[in-house]
Amino acid sequence: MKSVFQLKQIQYKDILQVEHMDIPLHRITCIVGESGSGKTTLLKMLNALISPTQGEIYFQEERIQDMDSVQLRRKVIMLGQNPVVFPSTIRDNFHAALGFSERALLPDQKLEEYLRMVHLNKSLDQTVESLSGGERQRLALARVFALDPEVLLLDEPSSALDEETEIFIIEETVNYAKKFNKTVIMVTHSKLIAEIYGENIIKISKGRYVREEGQ
Ligand SMILES: Nc1ncnc2c1ncn2[C@@H]1O[C@H](COP(=O)(O)OP(=O)(O)OP(=O)(O)O)[C@@H](O)[C@H]1O
Repeated sequence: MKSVFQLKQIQYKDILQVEHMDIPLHRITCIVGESGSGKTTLLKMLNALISPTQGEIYFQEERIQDMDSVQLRRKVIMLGQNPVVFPSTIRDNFHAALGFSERALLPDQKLEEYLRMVHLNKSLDQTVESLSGGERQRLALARVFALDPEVLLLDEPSSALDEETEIFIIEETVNYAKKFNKTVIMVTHSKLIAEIYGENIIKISKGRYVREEGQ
């Protein structure tokens, strides 16, 4: 199976250590492990938000330390635990994200399509202040879809969100990935979620990569 990421002899401070890891292309990978084990740290290294203290990470055979991180982050996009939304309209939120990643702005019709994909039935003129926490999370997901990533990194939504929203976000992400042939790498504390959605499971324990399960 083709890899999208390869990690070799990775060390990040005294927080995370990975001897070797392959993450498959066009598959759903779940990263599981107890709180504080280093899951988010691993995810952040994959789009160069942090750099390993030692070792090498390859993205499709290119060393990410040699790549321009802005270019990398156009292809590998992370939806974090607490995504930032701008205090403006839904439309402005899409446009700001497209602008930051130096992409052409999209017509309203296209933006509305992305809102439908996350079942957010709101007008583009509505301000984000009027959205609930779960709706903001869905807007943030629609915004990631609009950026058309090759790899979507999904960190577990913050515990402030209800479980229903969390499952919804995961399901929509998986549907999107299957429809458009994308790679998804998601962090979850739930073994059950990993078993349901993960085609590949990576287990981190106390800062060490202990297991990978193919399904
Ligand atoms: N920049 C940093 N400097 C020092 N310690 C850090 C830094 N970032 C994370 N840590 C620590 O490294 C460990 C791993 O953190 P990480 O966020 O990767 O865990 P996690 O598995 O994602 O946890 P959770 O499931 O609770 O979100 C934790 O003990 C955390 O406190």
